[in-house]
Amino acid sequence: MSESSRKLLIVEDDPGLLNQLKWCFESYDVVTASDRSSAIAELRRHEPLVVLQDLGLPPNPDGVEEGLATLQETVKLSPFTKVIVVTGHGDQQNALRAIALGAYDFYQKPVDTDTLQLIVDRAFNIAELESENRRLQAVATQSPLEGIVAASDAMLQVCRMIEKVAPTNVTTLLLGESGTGKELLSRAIHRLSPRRDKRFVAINCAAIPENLLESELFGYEKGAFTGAARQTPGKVEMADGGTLFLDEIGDMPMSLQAKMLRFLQERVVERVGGREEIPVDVRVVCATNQNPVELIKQDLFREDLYYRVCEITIDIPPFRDREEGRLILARVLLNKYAEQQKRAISGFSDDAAEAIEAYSWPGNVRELENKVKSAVIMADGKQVTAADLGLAGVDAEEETLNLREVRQHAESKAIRKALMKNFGNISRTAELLGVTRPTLYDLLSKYGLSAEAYSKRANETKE
Ligand SMILES: Nc1ncnc2c1ncn2[C@@H]1O[C@H](COP(=O)(O)OP(=O)(O)OP(=O)(O)O)[C@@H](O)[C@H]1O
Repeated sequence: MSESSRKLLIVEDDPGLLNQLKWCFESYDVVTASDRSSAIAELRRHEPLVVLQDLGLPPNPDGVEEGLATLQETVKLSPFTKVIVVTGHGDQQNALRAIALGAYDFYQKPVDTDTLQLIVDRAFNIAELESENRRLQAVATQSPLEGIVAASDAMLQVCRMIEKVAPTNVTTLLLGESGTGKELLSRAIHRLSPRRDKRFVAINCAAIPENLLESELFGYEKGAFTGAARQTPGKVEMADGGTLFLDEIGDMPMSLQAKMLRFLQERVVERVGGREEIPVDVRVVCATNQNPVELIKQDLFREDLYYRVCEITIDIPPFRDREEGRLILARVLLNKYAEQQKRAISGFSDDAAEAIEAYSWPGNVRELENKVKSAVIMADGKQVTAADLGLAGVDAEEETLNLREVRQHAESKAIRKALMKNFGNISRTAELLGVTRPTLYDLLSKYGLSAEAYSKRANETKE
């Protein structure tokens, strides 16, 4: 954040000192107050991230009680604001009282502006970092699609579709590369459905040997085959009332596809070795990382089954196509694993952020998650570097030397970054980019970007 947009409240009753401080912080957006009531009024009005406050305030500027009362009220009203108290020379005791009451730091008179500037700067850096963390935390935890970060337009669309299909019973097919979040989204469908109190049963059709898959899915009767010691219900029955997630449906053996089709049409199962038809009420969600149309062409997937499972198809974009959301997701994961590992890591270094933007992520979000997880353990410093992520020296995607394309790519990337930094605020984004608002609007339409999507990230998705 630039200094000019950093709001600083200075509470000082000595006009001479107040002027000196205003001059010292002239590059900031300074508001001032000279007593408790005006300080609280300014705090409410401007919500500054940092307050610089004298402890000696009227009506008794030689005492500290009014200053401490102002501090307490500030902390209560705005707990995330960093208050730096200014005390009289050698007044260590009251400085410590102020810290105990919630002040972020203290500074003793006479005022040395260079040192004070450093303290104030540091307070802003920390307050901004904390505020960014809170925002990401909110993004990560408050969405109806809990735990799913949808920071790109494409993922927002996916989440909206999930919210729409979840309450229905339609069979849903999730298409996307490995690691794009298909299982995560299928769980969200279940969680947002009226079936949420019943079971979510997942089965990976590619992970179970063909000869076992049928009994795994449909169950078996006692004595149906060697080793079938007792009657056992299958996954489909176990999901009764709830949701059945058929992962990698494209790998379901042809021999089983007919039985699956029958189940989807009739909603009854017959256990292996059994004759009884058992009615089952399940909502089916399927996923595959293969192209079902290609599978049908190659006679590996039944067309009639395909039309049964794709009543609604949701395409999940690969992570490399979610450019504007990469860093947000990376930061959410970083916060999560830093907290899990109890490591005080504040973010990514510039080279790490650049590498995250440049890398093509063939393993999608899973790859990002794994890299961030291990980087949190490996990082020596407070920031995760490209080397910690195993991305040092990683080349960006195929380089183009066409100057027009290079310019456009750089321009759209800068705009997306600026929008992200300013949560879609048009004026601040235009200011950061050094263009006028009308020019920014033109650029947004040129690159098909929507500022709203970035503000939604902060407000609406709250994932
Ligand atoms: N949008 C997201 N927000 C947060 N975490 C995500 C997101 N997408 C994926 N993940 C995480 O990435 C990992 C991989 O996701 P998931 O297992 O759902 O992918 P998948 O598409 O089902 O993969 P596969 O096809 O290999 O089974 C999981 O740990 C998941 O929590």
